[in-house]
Amino acid sequence: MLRQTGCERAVSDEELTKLAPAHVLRRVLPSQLATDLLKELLHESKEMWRSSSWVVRGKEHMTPRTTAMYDLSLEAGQGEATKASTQQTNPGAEELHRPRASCMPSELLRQAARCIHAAVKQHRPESTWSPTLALGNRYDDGRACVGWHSDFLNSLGPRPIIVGLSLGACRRFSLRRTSDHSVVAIPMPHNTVVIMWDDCQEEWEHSVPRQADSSIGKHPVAGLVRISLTFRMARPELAEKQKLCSCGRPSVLKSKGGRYYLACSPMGTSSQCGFWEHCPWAQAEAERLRTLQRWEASPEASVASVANASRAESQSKQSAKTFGQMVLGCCVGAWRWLSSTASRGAARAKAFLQPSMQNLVVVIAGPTAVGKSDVAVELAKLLQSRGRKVRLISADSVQVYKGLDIGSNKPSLFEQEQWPIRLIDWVDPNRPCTAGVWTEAAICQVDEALLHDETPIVVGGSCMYLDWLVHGEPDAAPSDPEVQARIAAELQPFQDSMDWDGAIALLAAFDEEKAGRITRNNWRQLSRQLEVVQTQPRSEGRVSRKGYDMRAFFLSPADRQALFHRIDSSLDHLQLLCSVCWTLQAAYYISFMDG
Ligand SMILES: O=C(O)CCC(=O)C(=O)O
Ligand SMILES: [Fe+2]
Repeated sequence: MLRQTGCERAVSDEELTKLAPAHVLRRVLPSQLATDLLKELLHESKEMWRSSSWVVRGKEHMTPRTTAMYDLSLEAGQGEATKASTQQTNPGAEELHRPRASCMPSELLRQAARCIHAAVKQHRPESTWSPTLALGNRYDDGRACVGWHSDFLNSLGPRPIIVGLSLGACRRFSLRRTSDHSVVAIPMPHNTVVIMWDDCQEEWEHSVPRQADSSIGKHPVAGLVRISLTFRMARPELAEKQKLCSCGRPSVLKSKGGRYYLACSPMGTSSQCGFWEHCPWAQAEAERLRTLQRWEASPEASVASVANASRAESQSKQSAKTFGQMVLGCCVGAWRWLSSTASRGAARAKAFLQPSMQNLVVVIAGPTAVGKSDVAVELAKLLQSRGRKVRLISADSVQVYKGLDIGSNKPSLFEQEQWPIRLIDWVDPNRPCTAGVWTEAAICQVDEALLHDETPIVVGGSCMYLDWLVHGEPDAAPSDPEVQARIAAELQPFQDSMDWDGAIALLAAFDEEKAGRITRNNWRQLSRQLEVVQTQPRSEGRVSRKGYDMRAFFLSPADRQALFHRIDSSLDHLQLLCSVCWTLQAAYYISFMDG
Protein backbone atom coordinates (compact mmCIF):
# COMPACT_ATOMS: atom_id res chain seq x y z
CA MET A 1 0.00 0.00 0.00
CA LEU A 2 1.01 3.57 -0.49
CA ARG A 3 1.71 5.65 2.57
CA GLN A 4 0.28 9.03 3.29
CA THR A 5 2.36 12.08 2.58
CA GLY A 6 5.41 12.57 4.75
CA CYS A 7 6.00 8.84 5.02
CA GLU A 8 7.61 8.31 1.67
CA ARG A 9 8.32 4.72 0.95
CA ALA A 10 11.05 3.57 -1.40
CA VAL A 11 9.51 1.09 -3.79
CA SER A 12 11.04 -1.54 -6.01
CA ASP A 13 10.93 -0.99 -9.76
CA GLU A 14 8.27 -3.68 -10.19
CA GLU A 15 6.13 -2.26 -7.41
CA LEU A 16 6.31 1.19 -8.94
CA THR A 17 4.75 0.11 -12.21
CA LYS A 18 1.76 -1.23 -10.25
CA LEU A 19 1.43 1.80 -8.01
CA ALA A 20 1.95 4.71 -10.39
CA PRO A 21 1.86 5.44 -14.13
CA ALA A 22 5.66 5.35 -14.22
CA HIS A 23 8.50 3.01 -15.05
CA VAL A 24 12.05 2.92 -13.76
CA LEU A 25 14.81 1.60 -15.99
CA ARG A 26 18.36 1.06 -14.86
CA ARG A 27 21.53 1.48 -16.93
CA VAL A 28 19.73 2.66 -20.02
CA LEU A 29 22.81 4.39 -21.45
CA PRO A 30 25.99 2.43 -22.16
CA SER A 31 28.06 3.12 -19.04
CA GLN A 32 30.84 4.95 -20.91
CA LEU A 33 28.27 7.27 -22.50
CA ALA A 34 26.68 7.94 -19.10
CA THR A 35 30.06 8.84 -17.58
CA ASP A 36 31.14 11.01 -20.50
CA LEU A 37 27.82 12.83 -20.59
CA LEU A 38 27.93 13.43 -16.84
CA LYS A 39 31.42 14.93 -17.11
CA GLU A 40 30.39 17.11 -20.02
CA LEU A 41 27.27 18.36 -18.25
CA LEU A 42 29.05 18.97 -14.94
CA HIS A 43 31.32 21.34 -16.80
CA GLU A 44 28.65 22.95 -18.98
CA SER A 45 26.15 23.42 -16.15
CA LYS A 46 28.70 25.17 -13.98
CA GLU A 47 29.32 27.68 -16.74
CA MET A 48 25.94 28.22 -18.28
CA TRP A 49 22.95 26.86 -16.42
CA ARG A 50 21.05 29.34 -14.27
CA SER A 51 18.49 29.65 -11.51
CA SER A 52 15.06 30.99 -12.37
CA SER A 53 12.73 32.90 -10.15
CA TRP A 54 9.19 32.17 -9.10
CA VAL A 55 6.73 33.85 -6.83
CA VAL A 56 4.91 32.58 -3.77
CA ARG A 57 2.45 34.98 -2.08
CA GLY A 58 4.05 37.97 -3.76
CA LYS A 59 7.58 37.07 -2.74
CA GLU A 60 10.17 36.24 -5.36
CA HIS A 61 12.33 33.15 -4.83
CA MET A 62 15.20 31.74 -6.82
CA THR A 63 14.93 28.08 -7.75
CA PRO A 64 17.29 26.10 -5.53
CA ARG A 65 18.85 24.45 -8.57
CA THR A 66 20.13 25.59 -11.96
CA THR A 67 18.53 24.65 -15.25
CA ALA A 68 18.97 24.86 -19.01
CA MET A 69 16.96 23.80 -22.03
CA TYR A 70 18.41 21.80 -24.93
CA ASP A 71 16.53 21.90 -28.21
CA LEU A 72 17.24 18.55 -29.84
CA SER A 73 15.51 19.53 -33.06
CA LEU A 74 18.31 21.99 -33.82
CA GLU A 75 21.25 20.72 -35.84
CA ALA A 76 24.72 21.85 -34.80
CA GLY A 77 25.26 25.41 -36.01
CA GLN A 78 21.54 25.90 -36.69
CA GLY A 79 19.22 28.36 -35.00
CA GLU A 80 19.83 30.93 -32.35
CA ALA A 81 20.80 28.61 -29.55
CA THR A 82 24.54 28.30 -29.28
CA LYS A 83 26.75 26.75 -26.73
CA ALA A 84 26.85 29.85 -24.59
CA SER A 85 23.70 31.76 -25.28
CA THR A 86 20.56 32.50 -23.37
CA GLN A 87 17.48 33.52 -25.24
CA GLN A 88 14.60 35.85 -24.67
CA THR A 89 12.22 33.55 -26.43
CA ASN A 90 12.77 29.97 -25.57
CA PRO A 91 10.42 27.61 -27.38
CA GLY A 92 10.40 24.80 -24.86
CA ALA A 93 10.94 26.85 -21.77
CA GLU A 94 8.35 26.40 -19.10
CA GLU A 95 9.39 29.38 -17.08
CA LEU A 96 7.93 31.57 -19.72
CA HIS A 97 9.02 34.98 -18.60
CA ARG A 98 12.58 34.77 -17.47
CA PRO A 99 14.86 33.52 -20.15
CA ARG A 100 16.30 30.16 -19.34
CA ALA A 101 19.76 29.17 -20.52
CA SER A 102 19.32 27.58 -23.89
CA CYS A 103 22.12 25.28 -24.94
CA MET A 104 23.07 23.44 -28.05
CA PRO A 105 22.92 19.67 -27.50
CA SER A 106 26.22 17.88 -27.91
CA GLU A 107 26.65 14.61 -29.79
CA LEU A 108 26.74 12.78 -26.44
CA LEU A 109 23.40 14.28 -25.43
CA ARG A 110 21.90 13.32 -28.78
CA GLN A 111 23.15 9.74 -28.31
CA ALA A 112 21.52 9.69 -24.89
CA ALA A 113 18.26 10.96 -26.42
CA ARG A 114 18.36 8.10 -28.92
CA CYS A 115 18.78 5.57 -26.09
CA ILE A 116 15.85 7.13 -24.21
CA HIS A 117 13.73 7.05 -27.36
CA ALA A 118 14.53 3.35 -27.87
CA ALA A 119 13.66 2.58 -24.23
CA VAL A 120 10.25 4.24 -24.56
CA LYS A 121 9.61 2.46 -27.86
CA GLN A 122 10.38 -0.86 -26.22
CA HIS A 123 7.60 -0.29 -23.70
CA ARG A 124 5.14 1.36 -26.06
CA PRO A 125 5.91 0.23 -29.62
CA GLU A 126 2.95 2.12 -31.06
CA SER A 127 3.83 5.42 -29.40
CA THR A 128 4.94 8.26 -31.66
CA TRP A 129 6.85 9.90 -28.81
CA SER A 130 10.34 11.08 -29.62
CA PRO A 131 12.31 13.57 -27.55
CA THR A 132 12.80 17.03 -29.03
CA LEU A 133 13.67 18.90 -25.83
CA ALA A 134 15.80 18.08 -22.82
CA LEU A 135 15.49 20.16 -19.68
CA GLY A 136 18.63 19.97 -17.57
CA ASN A 137 18.52 20.36 -13.77
CA ARG A 138 21.61 20.57 -11.58
CA TYR A 139 21.34 19.85 -7.84
CA ASP A 140 24.56 20.82 -6.08
CA ASP A 141 23.77 19.28 -2.71
CA GLY A 142 20.90 18.15 -0.48
CA ARG A 143 19.40 21.66 -0.22
CA ALA A 144 18.92 21.84 -3.97
CA CYS A 145 15.50 20.43 -4.75
CA VAL A 146 12.30 20.82 -6.70
CA GLY A 147 9.01 20.89 -4.81
CA TRP A 148 5.77 19.08 -5.63
CA HIS A 149 4.53 20.05 -9.05
CA SER A 150 3.17 18.79 -12.30
CA ASP A 151 4.93 20.14 -15.35
CA PHE A 152 3.77 23.12 -17.37
CA LEU A 153 2.22 21.83 -20.56
CA ASN A 154 2.32 24.88 -22.82
CA SER A 155 4.81 23.46 -25.26
CA LEU A 156 4.06 19.76 -24.68
CA GLY A 157 0.28 19.66 -24.74
CA PRO A 158 -1.93 17.36 -22.67
CA ARG A 159 -0.85 13.92 -21.53
CA PRO A 160 2.82 14.17 -22.40
CA ILE A 161 5.31 11.41 -21.80
CA ILE A 162 8.26 12.87 -19.86
CA VAL A 163 11.39 10.86 -19.26
CA GLY A 164 13.96 11.80 -16.62
CA LEU A 165 17.55 10.60 -16.79
CA SER A 166 19.56 10.83 -13.55
CA LEU A 167 23.32 11.25 -13.64
CA GLY A 168 25.76 11.64 -10.75
CA ALA A 169 24.71 11.50 -7.09
CA CYS A 170 21.83 9.25 -6.03
CA ARG A 171 18.82 11.36 -4.98
CA ARG A 172 15.21 10.45 -4.32
CA PHE A 173 12.59 11.17 -6.93
CA SER A 174 9.08 11.13 -5.50
CA LEU A 175 5.62 10.81 -6.99
CA ARG A 176 2.46 11.90 -5.14
CA ARG A 177 -1.08 11.05 -6.20
CA THR A 178 -3.21 14.20 -6.16
CA SER A 179 -6.39 12.40 -5.11
CA ASP A 180 -5.12 11.04 -1.76
CA HIS A 181 -1.60 12.43 -1.41
CA SER A 182 -0.08 8.97 -1.23
CA VAL A 183 3.59 9.05 -2.08
CA VAL A 184 6.09 6.71 -3.65
CA ALA A 185 9.80 7.46 -3.54
CA ILE A 186 12.21 6.15 -6.12
CA PRO A 187 15.94 6.06 -5.45
CA MET A 188 17.68 7.31 -8.57
CA PRO A 189 21.33 6.32 -8.76
CA HIS A 190 23.58 7.33 -11.66
CA ASN A 191 22.27 6.23 -15.10
CA THR A 192 18.69 5.58 -14.00
CA VAL A 193 15.68 6.59 -16.03
CA VAL A 194 12.14 7.27 -14.86
CA ILE A 195 9.43 7.34 -17.50
CA MET A 196 6.41 9.37 -16.43
CA TRP A 197 3.62 8.06 -18.64
CA ASP A 198 0.77 10.18 -19.89
CA ASP A 199 -1.46 9.83 -16.80
CA CYS A 200 1.33 11.16 -14.62
CA GLN A 201 0.93 14.91 -15.19
CA GLU A 202 -2.85 14.58 -14.76
CA GLU A 203 -3.14 12.45 -11.64
CA TRP A 204 0.25 12.80 -9.95
CA GLU A 205 2.80 15.38 -8.91
CA HIS A 206 6.51 14.80 -8.66
CA SER A 207 9.40 16.25 -6.71
CA VAL A 208 13.07 15.86 -5.87
CA PRO A 209 12.87 16.55 -2.12
CA ARG A 210 15.52 18.12 0.06
CA GLN A 211 17.79 15.58 1.66
CA ALA A 212 20.50 15.62 4.30
CA ASP A 213 23.82 15.51 2.49
CA SER A 214 24.69 12.45 4.55
CA SER A 215 21.76 10.55 3.02
CA ILE A 216 22.85 11.27 -0.56
CA GLY A 217 24.64 8.49 -2.39
CA LYS A 218 27.81 10.23 -3.59
CA HIS A 219 29.11 9.59 -7.08
CA PRO A 220 32.85 8.99 -7.66
CA VAL A 221 33.05 11.78 -10.24
CA ALA A 222 30.19 14.13 -9.29
CA GLY A 223 30.27 13.81 -5.50
CA LEU A 224 27.01 15.29 -4.14
CA VAL A 225 26.01 16.80 -7.48
CA ARG A 226 23.09 15.28 -9.32
CA ILE A 227 22.30 16.24 -12.93
CA SER A 228 18.98 15.30 -14.42
CA LEU A 229 17.80 15.63 -17.99
CA THR A 230 14.07 15.43 -18.54
CA PHE A 231 13.31 14.53 -22.14
CA ARG A 232 10.12 15.84 -23.66
CA MET A 233 8.42 16.02 -27.01
CA ALA A 234 7.37 19.55 -27.96
CA ARG A 235 4.26 20.07 -30.06
CA PRO A 236 4.93 23.33 -31.94
CA GLU A 237 1.46 23.27 -33.49
CA LEU A 238 0.07 24.19 -30.08
CA ALA A 239 1.90 27.53 -30.07
CA GLU A 240 -1.11 29.29 -31.58
CA LYS A 241 -3.29 28.13 -28.70
CA GLN A 242 -1.30 30.03 -26.08
CA LYS A 243 -3.40 32.56 -24.22
CA LEU A 244 -2.44 35.69 -22.32
CA CYS A 245 -3.65 35.99 -18.76
CA SER A 246 -5.23 39.13 -17.33
CA CYS A 247 -1.87 40.68 -16.53
CA GLY A 248 -0.84 40.34 -20.15
CA ARG A 249 1.70 37.54 -19.80
CA PRO A 250 1.33 34.09 -21.35
CA SER A 251 -0.71 31.92 -19.02
CA VAL A 252 0.52 28.47 -18.09
CA LEU A 253 -1.30 25.30 -19.09
CA LYS A 254 -1.52 22.67 -16.38
CA SER A 255 -3.59 19.73 -15.32
CA LYS A 256 -4.79 18.60 -11.93
CA GLY A 257 -6.88 15.51 -11.37
CA GLY A 258 -7.42 15.25 -15.12
CA ARG A 259 -8.85 18.80 -15.43
CA TYR A 260 -6.95 21.14 -17.73
CA TYR A 261 -6.69 24.82 -16.86
CA LEU A 262 -4.83 28.01 -17.70
CA ALA A 263 -3.42 30.11 -14.90
CA CYS A 264 -1.33 33.18 -14.29
CA SER A 265 2.30 32.11 -14.32
CA PRO A 266 4.09 32.08 -10.98
CA MET A 267 7.41 32.53 -12.74
CA GLY A 268 9.49 35.63 -13.02
CA THR A 269 7.29 38.40 -11.64
CA SER A 270 6.39 39.78 -8.26
CA SER A 271 2.77 40.49 -9.21
CA GLN A 272 0.20 37.92 -10.19
CA CYS A 273 -3.31 38.63 -11.41
CA GLY A 274 -4.86 35.41 -10.17
CA PHE A 275 -6.10 34.48 -13.65
CA TRP A 276 -7.52 30.94 -13.80
CA GLU A 277 -9.84 29.30 -16.29
CA HIS A 278 -10.68 25.89 -17.68
CA CYS A 279 -9.04 25.00 -20.95
CA PRO A 280 -11.59 23.20 -23.15
CA TRP A 281 -9.30 22.56 -26.11
CA ALA A 282 -6.75 20.85 -23.88
CA GLN A 283 -9.52 18.84 -22.22
CA ALA A 284 -10.73 17.66 -25.63
CA GLU A 285 -7.21 16.90 -26.78
CA ALA A 286 -6.55 14.88 -23.62
CA GLU A 287 -9.73 12.92 -24.26
CA ARG A 288 -8.69 12.28 -27.85
CA LEU A 289 -5.29 10.99 -26.75
CA ARG A 290 -6.85 8.84 -24.03
CA THR A 291 -9.24 7.28 -26.51
CA LEU A 292 -6.54 6.71 -29.06
CA GLN A 293 -4.36 5.05 -26.48
CA ARG A 294 -7.22 2.80 -25.39
CA TRP A 295 -7.68 1.65 -28.97
CA GLU A 296 -3.97 1.14 -29.38
CA ALA A 297 -3.51 -0.68 -26.11
CA SER A 298 -6.53 -2.90 -26.39
CA PRO A 299 -7.30 -3.84 -29.96
CA GLU A 300 -9.57 -6.62 -28.69
CA ALA A 301 -11.83 -4.05 -27.05
CA SER A 302 -11.82 -1.94 -30.16
CA VAL A 303 -12.75 -4.92 -32.32
CA ALA A 304 -15.56 -5.80 -29.96
CA SER A 305 -16.89 -2.29 -29.97
CA VAL A 306 -16.60 -2.03 -33.73
CA ALA A 307 -18.43 -5.30 -34.04
CA ASN A 308 -21.22 -3.91 -31.86
CA ALA A 309 -21.39 -0.84 -34.02
CA SER A 310 -21.65 -2.92 -37.16
CA ARG A 311 -24.09 -1.44 -39.64
CA ALA A 312 -24.75 1.40 -37.24
CA GLU A 313 -24.13 5.00 -37.92
CA SER A 314 -21.93 6.35 -35.17
CA GLN A 315 -22.55 9.92 -34.24
CA SER A 316 -20.29 11.86 -31.96
CA LYS A 317 -20.31 15.28 -30.46
CA GLN A 318 -16.54 15.24 -30.29
CA SER A 319 -14.43 17.22 -32.70
CA ALA A 320 -13.95 15.82 -36.16
CA LYS A 321 -10.31 15.24 -35.45
CA THR A 322 -11.12 13.38 -32.28
CA PHE A 323 -13.57 11.19 -34.04
CA GLY A 324 -11.25 10.76 -36.97
CA GLN A 325 -8.63 9.44 -34.63
CA MET A 326 -11.15 7.08 -33.12
CA VAL A 327 -11.99 5.76 -36.55
CA LEU A 328 -8.33 5.25 -37.28
CA GLY A 329 -7.74 3.76 -33.89
CA CYS A 330 -10.49 1.21 -34.13
CA CYS A 331 -9.76 0.20 -37.70
CA VAL A 332 -6.08 -0.15 -37.04
CA GLY A 333 -6.79 -1.88 -33.76
CA ALA A 334 -9.11 -4.30 -35.53
CA TRP A 335 -6.52 -4.94 -38.19
CA ARG A 336 -3.68 -5.40 -35.73
CA TRP A 337 -5.62 -7.78 -33.56
CA LEU A 338 -6.77 -9.73 -36.54
CA SER A 339 -3.24 -10.16 -37.81
CA SER A 340 -1.96 -11.20 -34.42
CA THR A 341 -4.74 -13.70 -33.74
CA ALA A 342 -4.33 -15.04 -37.25
CA SER A 343 -0.63 -15.57 -36.71
CA ARG A 344 -1.27 -17.22 -33.36
CA GLY A 345 -3.64 -19.50 -35.15
CA ALA A 346 -6.58 -18.66 -32.85
CA ALA A 347 -9.03 -20.39 -35.12
CA ARG A 348 -12.20 -19.36 -33.38
CA ALA A 349 -11.40 -15.68 -33.31
CA LYS A 350 -10.16 -15.94 -36.84
CA ALA A 351 -13.32 -17.58 -38.01
CA PHE A 352 -15.31 -14.86 -36.30
CA LEU A 353 -13.29 -11.98 -37.58
CA GLN A 354 -11.84 -13.07 -40.86
CA PRO A 355 -15.07 -12.72 -42.82
CA SER A 356 -15.72 -9.29 -41.34
CA MET A 357 -12.29 -8.12 -42.47
CA GLN A 358 -12.86 -9.68 -45.85
CA ASN A 359 -16.16 -7.91 -46.32
CA LEU A 360 -15.31 -4.78 -44.40
CA VAL A 361 -16.60 -1.58 -45.99
CA VAL A 362 -15.59 1.59 -44.15
CA VAL A 363 -17.86 4.58 -44.60
CA ILE A 364 -16.76 8.03 -43.49
CA ALA A 365 -19.46 10.69 -43.57
CA GLY A 366 -19.87 14.23 -42.28
CA PRO A 367 -20.40 17.83 -43.34
CA THR A 368 -18.29 19.76 -45.84
CA ALA A 369 -14.76 20.68 -44.75
CA VAL A 370 -14.91 18.65 -41.56
CA GLY A 371 -11.86 16.66 -42.64
CA LYS A 372 -13.38 13.46 -44.05
CA SER A 373 -10.85 13.10 -46.86
CA ASP A 374 -7.93 13.61 -44.50
CA VAL A 375 -9.26 10.88 -42.26
CA ALA A 376 -9.85 8.59 -45.24
CA VAL A 377 -6.34 9.13 -46.58
CA GLU A 378 -4.79 8.63 -43.13
CA LEU A 379 -6.74 5.41 -42.72
CA ALA A 380 -5.70 4.29 -46.20
CA LYS A 381 -2.06 4.96 -45.37
CA LEU A 382 -2.28 3.04 -42.11
CA LEU A 383 -3.99 0.05 -43.67
CA GLN A 384 -1.53 0.08 -46.53
CA SER A 385 1.40 0.21 -44.15
CA ARG A 386 0.01 -3.01 -42.69
CA GLY A 387 -0.04 -4.67 -46.07
CA ARG A 388 -3.72 -4.12 -46.80
CA LYS A 389 -4.82 -2.74 -50.16
CA VAL A 390 -7.48 -0.04 -50.12
CA ARG A 391 -9.84 1.63 -52.56
CA LEU A 392 -11.18 5.12 -51.92
CA ILE A 393 -14.66 5.81 -53.24
CA SER A 394 -16.25 9.25 -53.22
CA ALA A 395 -19.83 9.74 -52.06
CA ASP A 396 -20.34 13.29 -53.19
CA SER A 397 -23.27 14.29 -55.37
CA VAL A 398 -21.39 17.28 -56.83
CA GLN A 399 -17.95 15.78 -57.32
CA VAL A 400 -19.48 13.17 -59.62
CA TYR A 401 -19.86 15.82 -62.34
CA LYS A 402 -17.11 16.37 -64.87
CA GLY A 403 -15.95 19.99 -65.04
CA LEU A 404 -17.50 21.08 -61.77
CA ASP A 405 -14.13 21.66 -60.23
CA ILE A 406 -14.62 24.85 -58.25
CA GLY A 407 -16.77 24.93 -55.15
CA SER A 408 -17.08 21.15 -55.23
CA ASN A 409 -13.99 20.72 -53.07
CA LYS A 410 -12.63 18.03 -55.37
CA PRO A 411 -9.19 16.76 -54.47
CA SER A 412 -6.51 18.32 -56.67
CA LEU A 413 -5.09 16.34 -59.58
CA PHE A 414 -1.91 15.95 -57.57
CA GLU A 415 -3.86 14.53 -54.64
CA GLN A 416 -5.81 12.26 -56.94
CA GLU A 417 -2.58 10.99 -58.41
CA GLN A 418 -1.32 10.08 -54.97
CA TRP A 419 -4.62 8.68 -53.73
CA PRO A 420 -6.90 7.83 -56.64
CA ILE A 421 -10.51 8.17 -55.63
CA ARG A 422 -13.31 6.52 -57.58
CA LEU A 423 -16.62 8.08 -58.60
CA ILE A 424 -15.25 11.58 -59.11
CA ASP A 425 -15.64 13.16 -62.57
CA TRP A 426 -17.63 10.36 -64.15
CA VAL A 427 -20.99 11.99 -65.01
CA ASP A 428 -21.56 14.60 -67.75
CA PRO A 429 -23.10 17.73 -66.23
CA ASN A 430 -26.18 17.44 -68.44
CA ARG A 431 -27.06 13.96 -67.18
CA PRO A 432 -28.67 13.74 -63.73
CA CYS A 433 -26.91 11.58 -61.23
CA THR A 434 -29.58 10.31 -58.88
CA ALA A 435 -28.97 8.54 -55.61
CA GLY A 436 -30.01 5.34 -57.38
CA VAL A 437 -27.45 5.80 -60.16
CA TRP A 438 -24.73 6.55 -57.64
CA THR A 439 -25.62 3.67 -55.34
CA GLU A 440 -25.47 1.22 -58.22
CA ALA A 441 -22.05 2.53 -59.26
CA ALA A 442 -20.83 2.51 -55.66
CA ILE A 443 -21.91 -1.08 -55.10
CA CYS A 444 -20.02 -2.05 -58.30
CA GLN A 445 -16.91 -0.34 -56.92
CA VAL A 446 -17.28 -1.98 -53.51
CA ASP A 447 -17.77 -5.45 -55.06
CA GLU A 448 -14.81 -5.00 -57.34
CA ALA A 449 -12.65 -3.82 -54.43
CA LEU A 450 -13.61 -6.79 -52.25
CA LEU A 451 -13.01 -9.16 -55.15
CA HIS A 452 -9.48 -7.80 -55.46
CA ASP A 453 -8.93 -8.05 -51.71
CA GLU A 454 -8.99 -4.28 -51.26
CA THR A 455 -10.74 -2.56 -48.33
CA PRO A 456 -13.23 -0.04 -49.71
CA ILE A 457 -13.31 3.29 -47.91
CA VAL A 458 -16.33 5.29 -48.98
CA VAL A 459 -15.98 8.94 -48.09
CA GLY A 460 -18.33 11.83 -48.65
CA GLY A 461 -21.04 14.11 -47.41
CA SER A 462 -24.04 13.17 -49.53
CA CYS A 463 -26.08 11.62 -46.78
CA MET A 464 -28.83 10.17 -48.91
CA TYR A 465 -26.29 8.38 -51.08
CA LEU A 466 -24.60 6.97 -48.01
CA ASP A 467 -27.88 6.04 -46.40
CA TRP A 468 -28.81 4.05 -49.48
CA LEU A 469 -25.39 2.44 -49.63
CA VAL A 470 -25.35 1.42 -45.96
CA HIS A 471 -29.00 0.55 -45.37
CA GLY A 472 -29.98 -0.34 -48.91
CA GLU A 473 -31.97 1.83 -51.29
CA PRO A 474 -35.77 1.88 -50.85
CA ASP A 475 -37.22 -1.00 -52.76
CA ALA A 476 -39.24 1.35 -54.96
CA ALA A 477 -40.20 0.78 -58.55
CA PRO A 478 -37.79 2.36 -61.05
CA SER A 479 -38.62 5.78 -62.49
CA ASP A 480 -41.53 5.89 -64.91
CA PRO A 481 -41.12 8.65 -67.55
CA GLU A 482 -44.88 9.04 -67.85
CA VAL A 483 -45.38 9.63 -64.12
CA GLN A 484 -42.34 11.94 -64.12
CA ALA A 485 -43.84 14.09 -66.91
CA ARG A 486 -47.17 14.32 -65.08
CA ILE A 487 -45.48 15.40 -61.85
CA ALA A 488 -43.30 17.95 -63.67
CA ALA A 489 -46.42 19.52 -65.17
CA GLU A 490 -48.09 19.52 -61.77
CA LEU A 491 -45.12 21.25 -60.13
CA GLN A 492 -44.48 23.80 -62.89
CA PRO A 493 -46.96 26.49 -61.72
CA PHE A 494 -45.61 26.28 -58.16
CA GLN A 495 -42.07 26.61 -59.45
CA ASP A 496 -43.00 29.58 -61.65
CA SER A 497 -44.50 31.43 -58.70
CA MET A 498 -41.77 30.15 -56.38
CA ASP A 499 -44.45 28.73 -54.12
CA TRP A 500 -42.52 26.07 -52.23
CA ASP A 501 -45.09 25.78 -49.45
CA GLY A 502 -47.84 25.05 -51.95
CA ALA A 503 -45.68 22.47 -53.68
CA ILE A 504 -44.63 20.65 -50.54
CA ALA A 505 -48.30 20.40 -49.53
CA LEU A 506 -48.75 18.08 -52.52
CA LEU A 507 -46.32 15.63 -50.96
CA ALA A 508 -47.59 16.18 -47.42
CA ALA A 509 -51.01 15.01 -48.60
CA PHE A 510 -49.41 11.59 -49.20
CA ASP A 511 -46.72 11.46 -46.54
CA GLU A 512 -46.19 14.24 -44.03
CA GLU A 513 -43.01 12.77 -42.62
CA LYS A 514 -41.35 12.57 -46.01
CA ALA A 515 -42.42 16.16 -46.75
CA GLY A 516 -40.87 17.33 -43.50
CA ARG A 517 -37.53 15.78 -44.41
CA ILE A 518 -37.06 17.58 -47.73
CA THR A 519 -34.76 20.59 -47.85
CA ARG A 520 -36.55 23.79 -48.80
CA ASN A 521 -36.47 24.55 -52.53
CA ASN A 522 -34.98 21.18 -53.45
CA TRP A 523 -37.39 20.76 -56.35
CA ARG A 524 -35.62 17.72 -57.75
CA GLN A 525 -35.96 15.81 -54.50
CA LEU A 526 -39.60 16.85 -54.18
CA SER A 527 -40.41 15.65 -57.65
CA ARG A 528 -38.71 12.29 -57.02
CA GLN A 529 -40.53 11.83 -53.71
CA LEU A 530 -43.87 12.65 -55.33
CA GLU A 531 -43.04 9.97 -57.84
CA VAL A 532 -42.10 7.45 -55.14
CA VAL A 533 -45.30 7.96 -53.15
CA GLN A 534 -47.44 7.62 -56.23
CA THR A 535 -45.89 4.43 -57.56
CA GLN A 536 -46.35 1.03 -56.06
CA PRO A 537 -43.23 0.01 -54.08
CA ARG A 538 -41.86 -3.43 -54.86
CA SER A 539 -41.72 -4.01 -51.12
CA GLU A 540 -42.10 -1.96 -47.97
CA GLY A 541 -38.42 -2.18 -47.07
CA ARG A 542 -34.99 -1.56 -48.44
CA VAL A 543 -32.86 -3.57 -50.79
CA SER A 544 -30.86 -5.94 -48.62
CA ARG A 545 -27.20 -5.20 -48.03
CA LYS A 546 -26.42 -8.60 -46.55
CA GLY A 547 -22.93 -9.85 -47.15
CA TYR A 548 -21.23 -6.55 -46.44
CA ASP A 549 -19.73 -5.60 -43.12
CA MET A 550 -20.52 -1.89 -43.22
CA ARG A 551 -18.84 0.30 -40.60
CA ALA A 552 -20.13 3.84 -40.89
CA PHE A 553 -18.68 6.80 -39.04
CA PHE A 554 -20.04 10.29 -38.92
CA LEU A 555 -17.55 13.10 -38.29
CA SER A 556 -19.18 15.93 -36.47
CA PRO A 557 -17.50 19.28 -35.79
CA ALA A 558 -17.15 20.46 -32.20
CA ASP A 559 -17.54 24.07 -33.31
CA ARG A 560 -20.00 24.65 -36.14
CA GLN A 561 -19.24 28.37 -36.41
CA ALA A 562 -15.54 27.64 -36.92
CA LEU A 563 -16.46 25.13 -39.59
CA PHE A 564 -18.67 27.65 -41.42
CA HIS A 565 -15.86 30.16 -41.27
CA ARG A 566 -13.45 27.61 -42.72
CA ILE A 567 -15.81 26.78 -45.56
CA ASP A 568 -16.33 30.45 -46.30
CA SER A 569 -12.71 31.39 -46.32
CA SER A 570 -11.72 28.42 -48.49
CA LEU A 571 -14.18 29.41 -51.22
CA ASP A 572 -12.85 31.45 -54.07
CA HIS A 573 -16.00 33.32 -55.11
CA LEU A 574 -14.64 34.56 -58.42
CA GLN A 575 -13.51 31.11 -59.48
CA LEU A 576 -16.85 29.71 -58.40
CA LEU A 577 -18.63 32.24 -60.61
CA CYS A 578 -16.43 31.25 -63.58
CA SER A 579 -17.17 27.61 -62.94
CA VAL A 580 -20.92 28.24 -62.81
CA CYS A 581 -20.71 30.20 -66.09
CA TRP A 582 -18.79 27.36 -67.68
CA THR A 583 -21.37 24.83 -66.54
CA LEU A 584 -24.28 26.95 -67.80
CA GLN A 585 -22.57 27.41 -71.16
CA ALA A 586 -21.88 23.70 -71.41
CA ALA A 587 -25.50 22.89 -70.55
CA TYR A 588 -26.76 25.44 -73.09
CA TYR A 589 -24.44 24.05 -75.76
CA ILE A 590 -25.55 20.48 -75.07
CA SER A 591 -29.26 21.35 -75.10
CA PHE A 592 -28.66 23.32 -78.33
CA MET A 593 -26.97 20.26 -79.88
CA ASP A 594 -29.74 17.99 -78.59
CA GLY A 595 -32.12 20.24 -80.51
O1 LIG B 1 15.35 16.42 -11.60
C1 LIG B 1 14.38 15.69 -11.78
O2 LIG B 1 14.46 14.48 -11.81
C2 LIG B 1 13.01 16.31 -11.97
C3 LIG B 1 13.02 17.65 -12.53
C4 LIG B 1 11.65 18.15 -12.82
O3 LIG B 1 10.69 17.73 -12.29
C5 LIG B 1 11.43 19.18 -13.84
O4 LIG B 1 12.38 19.66 -14.41
O5 LIG B 1 10.26 19.49 -14.13
FE1 LIG C 1 8.87 18.33 -13.34
